[in-house]
Amino acid sequence: MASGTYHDLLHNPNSLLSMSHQFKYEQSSYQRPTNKMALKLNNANNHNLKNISVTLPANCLSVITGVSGSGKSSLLFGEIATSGLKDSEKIQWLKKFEDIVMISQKRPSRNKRSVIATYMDAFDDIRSLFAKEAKRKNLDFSPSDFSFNSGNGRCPNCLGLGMIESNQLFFENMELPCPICHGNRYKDEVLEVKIDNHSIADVLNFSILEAIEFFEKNRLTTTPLTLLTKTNLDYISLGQTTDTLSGGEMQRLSLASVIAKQKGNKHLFIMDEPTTGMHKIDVYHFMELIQNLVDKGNTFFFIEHNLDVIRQADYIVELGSNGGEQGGNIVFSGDITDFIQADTKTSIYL
Ligand SMILES: Nc1ncnc2c1ncn2[C@@H]1O[C@H](COP(=O)(O)OP(=O)(O)OP(=O)(O)O)[C@@H](O)[C@H]1O
Repeated sequence: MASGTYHDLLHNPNSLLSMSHQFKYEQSSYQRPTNKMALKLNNANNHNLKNISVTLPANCLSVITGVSGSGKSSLLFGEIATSGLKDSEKIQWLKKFEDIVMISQKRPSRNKRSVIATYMDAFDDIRSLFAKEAKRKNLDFSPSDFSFNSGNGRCPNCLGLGMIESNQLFFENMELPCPICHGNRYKDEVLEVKIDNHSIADVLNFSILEAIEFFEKNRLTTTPLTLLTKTNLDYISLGQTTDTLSGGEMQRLSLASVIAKQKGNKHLFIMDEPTTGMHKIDVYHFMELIQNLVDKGNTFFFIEHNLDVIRQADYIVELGSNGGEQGGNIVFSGDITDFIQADTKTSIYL
């Protein structure tokens, strides 16, 4: 879109960098009240934590920040998430949450059969739509014939994977497109069933934006796909396998899937650096979604270094002052307005 020096890009209207500067893609905290507490934790001593006490507010976005190795994960995942919302000697839950939704950056298992459409529970609708179309044309196909994971419609050579592994004696195995279905995953007769001139393989190749258009035209529910646009995943395709996503993409996919399935708005979401790898403009849109969920009554605890996110949190806990044994202390804990005035390793950049 643009190339050149930093100065060139700032003055190039095609550059996202210039756009992000021009429109100042920055949100500030809505300054929600932080006096309603979610939990009180005492004597936290997991790993390097120095018997610290922390309170975190409910119905707010709280960010745990601090230098690498300062104890953020040990606190949020090791002490708070593992308590499973149960009171103990250490932790007292002051708000009744429906559940803890924990979303970390762990990579998904190497499951070649999980694709975006199956992960977001959108594939059943697609299969039923194609089965209906087949029936209209008096073809003997059921929804299961349009599955690439089982049934009779999938390619018998690659069993619906669309690729085969070639075993190399002295090298790592290589993945090659299946020579029978050419990567399409299905038997030819299944691919002959078309809707608006698109086979089911074409639909799996749609980007999320194209898929939303197709879904709307065919009156399928677009809610799960719309959530993918809100989590900045609209560029991926419906058929992309989840094992190929980056850690940040996988975390955003999990968030979208969880929101699509959740009922009610009394959830506690715990996320580990959710904006990793996102452009400033993507962060802007992602945070709109998060703020909206907080406004509805949900509570978010993030581990985060991104200043654009910290700036619009309601409550901050900074751990430090360094990593390892020299960390594990609370350097700051309080509202964002006070944090901006504070003199910590993070706040000085705000
Ligand atoms: N299972 C473990 N056993 C022993 N020490 C651990 C273990 N896990 C983490 N630590 C140590 O505890 C300290 C805090 O680690 P933690 O992962 O909580 O830091 P963090 O602030 O989340 O770091 P980062 O930002 O790099 O992810 C580090 O010194 C780390 O090496």
